[in-house]
Amino acid sequence: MLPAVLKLCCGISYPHVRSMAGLQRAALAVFGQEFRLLQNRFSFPARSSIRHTHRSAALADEDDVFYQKQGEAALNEALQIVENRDGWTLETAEKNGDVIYSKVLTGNRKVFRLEADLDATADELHDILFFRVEEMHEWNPSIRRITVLKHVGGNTLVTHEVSAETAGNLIGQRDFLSVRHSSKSESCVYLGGAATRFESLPPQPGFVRAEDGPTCIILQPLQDAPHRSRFTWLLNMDVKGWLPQSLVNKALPRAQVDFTKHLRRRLAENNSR
Ligand SMILES: CC(C)CCC[C@@H](C)[C@H]1CC[C@H]2[C@@H]3CC=C4C[C@@H](O)CC[C@]4(C)[C@H]3CC[C@]12C
Repeated sequence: MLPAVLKLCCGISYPHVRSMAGLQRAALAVFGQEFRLLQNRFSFPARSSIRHTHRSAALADEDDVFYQKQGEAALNEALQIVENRDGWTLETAEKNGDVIYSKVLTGNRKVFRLEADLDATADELHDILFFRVEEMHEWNPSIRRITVLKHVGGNTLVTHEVSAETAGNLIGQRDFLSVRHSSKSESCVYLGGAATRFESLPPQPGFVRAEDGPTCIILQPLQDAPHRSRFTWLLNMDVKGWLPQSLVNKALPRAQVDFTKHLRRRLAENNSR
């Protein structure tokens, strides 16, 4: 009941929100976030897992096939978005040559494509970004923790990702439940991902469950420098909650720039070891 009433209030005030000044909007955003957390608390936990305690092996295999297919589909969809060269606009160009392009997809979702050249081979990056994904919080302060919940074959994972608190905490902590899939062709490595479901991990109280994907990373050796790679990352994220779109559209490319900065530091450490 309470969430319904709050939702109604937010709905009524929406036209006013559009005409608000920045600071007021930010304050409202934080309120919205709180509201969302409250809502989570109301709808949690309810779900029982008793039904699943006597699962047969056949059912487990069915799950494996489901995640495998979902991972592959996410990668393919994301690659199609990246490979379609129409409609991208330059968002930022960093001094070091990194660029971010953005594009608005049908349904009004804004996605970001970062391109950066890194001092590592595609295999090294595959290792850091996929096989050792649970170590990511050690070198990336934007991430609180990543847990692999399930391995399917050698190339598909179900992961739970928790973002770190941000300075000022304007965008509150998010958690993601994703399927991650990797594939290799000739010399390129492709990493794909998308939001998924996992019975024993419904949205957590205190977190906003965001949705990642379909998203992908392409790791491609540079022709004139085989020990370096072109890193192409499609960020396609629904951060959920009640944040103003303008704030989100600024935070996302910034998150990409930060991610790349920390990844470079991680690689430099590797190279000096
Ligand atoms: C702006 C706020 C809400 C979010 C900031 C945190 C973002 C940048 C974090 C949270 C979870 C993170 C993802 C977690 C796991 C993976 C899988 C890995 O194979 C490539 C990187 C990738 C895809 C991360 C990219 C950065 C990421 C999306």
